[in-house]
Amino acid sequence: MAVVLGTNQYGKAECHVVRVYRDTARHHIRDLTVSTALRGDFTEAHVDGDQGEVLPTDTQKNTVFAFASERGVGQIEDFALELGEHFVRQTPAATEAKIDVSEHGWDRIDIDGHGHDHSFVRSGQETRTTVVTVRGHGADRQAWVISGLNDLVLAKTTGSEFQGFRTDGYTTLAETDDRVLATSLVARWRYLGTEVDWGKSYSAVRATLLRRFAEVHSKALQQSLYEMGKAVLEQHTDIAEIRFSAPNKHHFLFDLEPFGLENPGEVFHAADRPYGLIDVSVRRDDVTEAESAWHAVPGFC
Ligand SMILES: O=c1[nH]c(=O)c2[nH]c(=O)[nH]c2[nH]1
Repeated sequence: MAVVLGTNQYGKAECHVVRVYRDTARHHIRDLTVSTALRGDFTEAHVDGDQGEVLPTDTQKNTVFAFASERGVGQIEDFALELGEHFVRQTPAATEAKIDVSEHGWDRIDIDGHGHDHSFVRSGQETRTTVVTVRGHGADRQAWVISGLNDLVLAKTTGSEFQGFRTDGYTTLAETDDRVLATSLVARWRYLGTEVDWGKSYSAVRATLLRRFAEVHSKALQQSLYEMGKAVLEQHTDIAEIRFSAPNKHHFLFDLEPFGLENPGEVFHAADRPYGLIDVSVRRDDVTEAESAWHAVPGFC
């Protein structure tokens, strides 16, 4: 039997960078969690222990903070593309760099209708994300950008059913034509190129997702997600595919009968766990797949 090294990558996970812009009295704040990873031929580092080709994860971390200072943050996709290309250039053994960025939003604290100059409040748990894979550098650079969002918490209080499902001896679930549908959505979409107005596209995709979630009369979370993805692909020709991971945040009608009370769909127990977990991907049938861009993407491994 021979033992061989399998797939590997290495980098610094979750560098939490806060960049404050304080050129004027009206400050701006950007709050990112950045993970870096290099892939390539690092056989000697593993098999012989020779670290001669390894750009330390500590250096990768320092680079993230230095770039935030020197270049600023801008759109997270551009920040990740620049970092990725830099790492591939600096590290001959690396064929690819993968940069994963999550952005945490901050709003200005409102004082009598005006946003305060330098005081902020975190804008909820939702984050904007990107995972960028860069292969080669300079004229040979290729890049894949998968942008998205995490923890977009959605609910609709009617317009959702779940019935006609398969049953067996263990089925207890009652059919329903009117239920609460709620999720904490993870969505990631892959762009066909890198010449994109990232911020504008992000806002438009997010708006489409919200609109379709609201408008579709849901027969199941699976169907809602498919319709949401379909609408994104129909409206955004520069997006090749979109993937969702969506917990079904169950809302069970609470039994108020013991107290002589009726419960016409008003009081629910929002169960924490277990939860259904629905993963759906929707893609154009005329684009090449890019599985390596999805490799080790959280939620879609
Ligand atoms: O939208 C749903 N999809 C399911 O697959 C499922 N399974 C279940 O028990 N409830 C639900 N709801």
